[in-house]
Amino acid sequence: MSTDHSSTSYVLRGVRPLGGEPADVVVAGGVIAALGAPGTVEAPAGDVVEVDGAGHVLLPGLVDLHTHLREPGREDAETVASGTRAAAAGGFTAVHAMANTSPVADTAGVVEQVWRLGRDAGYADVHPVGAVTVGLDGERLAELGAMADSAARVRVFSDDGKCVHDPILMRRALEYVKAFDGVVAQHAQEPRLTEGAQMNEGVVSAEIGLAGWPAVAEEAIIARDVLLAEHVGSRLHVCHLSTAGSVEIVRWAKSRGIDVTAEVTPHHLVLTDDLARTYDPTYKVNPPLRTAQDVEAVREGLADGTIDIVATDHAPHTREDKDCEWGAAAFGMTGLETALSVVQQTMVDTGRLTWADVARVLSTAPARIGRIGDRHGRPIAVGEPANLTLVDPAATRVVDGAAQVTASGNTPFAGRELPGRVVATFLRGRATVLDGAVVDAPRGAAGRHAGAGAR
Ligand SMILES: NC(=O)N[C@@H](CC(=O)O)C(=O)O
Ligand SMILES: [Zn+2]
Ligand SMILES: [Zn+2]
Repeated sequence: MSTDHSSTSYVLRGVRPLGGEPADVVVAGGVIAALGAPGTVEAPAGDVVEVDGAGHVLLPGLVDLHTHLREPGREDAETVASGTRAAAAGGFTAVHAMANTSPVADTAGVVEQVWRLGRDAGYADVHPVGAVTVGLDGERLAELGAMADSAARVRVFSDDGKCVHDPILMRRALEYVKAFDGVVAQHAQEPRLTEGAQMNEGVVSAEIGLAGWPAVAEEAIIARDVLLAEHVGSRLHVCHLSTAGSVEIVRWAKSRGIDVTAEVTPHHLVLTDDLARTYDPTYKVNPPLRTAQDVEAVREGLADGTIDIVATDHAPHTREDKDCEWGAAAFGMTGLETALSVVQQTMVDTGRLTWADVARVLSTAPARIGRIGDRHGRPIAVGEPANLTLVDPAATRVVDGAAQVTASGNTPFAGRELPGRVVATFLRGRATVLDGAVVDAPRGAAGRHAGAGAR
């Protein structure tokens, strides 16, 4: 195969767009150049790679609204390059990079830096999230307008890792972002109710003696914020919703016409607080793993559309920050490389979502919420940018933390068998993953290409 990937074309044979009828799809010149019944599509001239995709599902490239890339500041845990390589391996073509870096992404300068690093790495489009408050301190609004107007064109603002607790600041942020069609993504955690909290408050925390994080600490903030969003007529996004009560509140808010969207993480779709009994800090995460009833409620909420999207909350941490006693360990788990498999296992293989629904919750809807729907989460149709993910749903694998692409090993799925395998990922026609392996970008070339498309 040629090393000049930008001029390579691909013919995907017998793939099933959105899980539908088999088709041949030609990827050339950065776009979907042709699409038709198997055997009816001409291979383009020049350097062509044929991909046997029989039985494989073709999805629009996945879009993550909630990724921690750790750069700048914690490059020992992840960099923009290593995190976007992991994203590509997981089938993602765009990620929103959370603002809790060091320095915090609270200025036009920092968000532009992160955006450029993503463009130069060339594995996935990086859309920086801007901090709501300076330094995530919850005291003064950051320069939201300057970040929106920067080259990074920020539309999602979040103090994720911390809750925007002060209601007047939350109100002002919601009002401010209306000017550029932005959204405030809230990490819903009432701080006073969660002081010292280590895990979900419930039967298990009482039994094993770890300080509890009650469901109401999440639900009280979501209830307040949907009412604030209604009051000021703005758009609210709820990060990593995790309790049955939160699903009920969002369902109620939507029934009232409030402009709220919500995400659930893959881990909250399957793991429960029982895992804390292992005292293995891999399972320590914020918000904490909840109960089996909560897991059922978030699956139901995702199935009925109350929860709009799945977002990974990929939170890489170094060994030093995770391989210690539970109380001292950092909150967070990785997720980019397992998200699609967990959604397949919990939602598709159980009959609760179709592959077309998966395209919605992992691509179209997050692209719309992040206001990148002109480039990502597009229909699979001729002329559309070739941001695509090809998945083999019949494959299974046992997750090996050490074999993951992310620079950090804190996956909660290590040793578990998961269905589905990302066979190929295309970013504007360049294969970032082929035959299940990451294809490294020719440095610079991919960057220029990505930059042109990303503006
Ligand atoms: N989810 C986590 O447990 N940790 C996140 C912060 C966050 O998403 O709140 C992190 O930055 O490590
Ligand atoms: Zn958070
Ligand atoms: Zn997060």
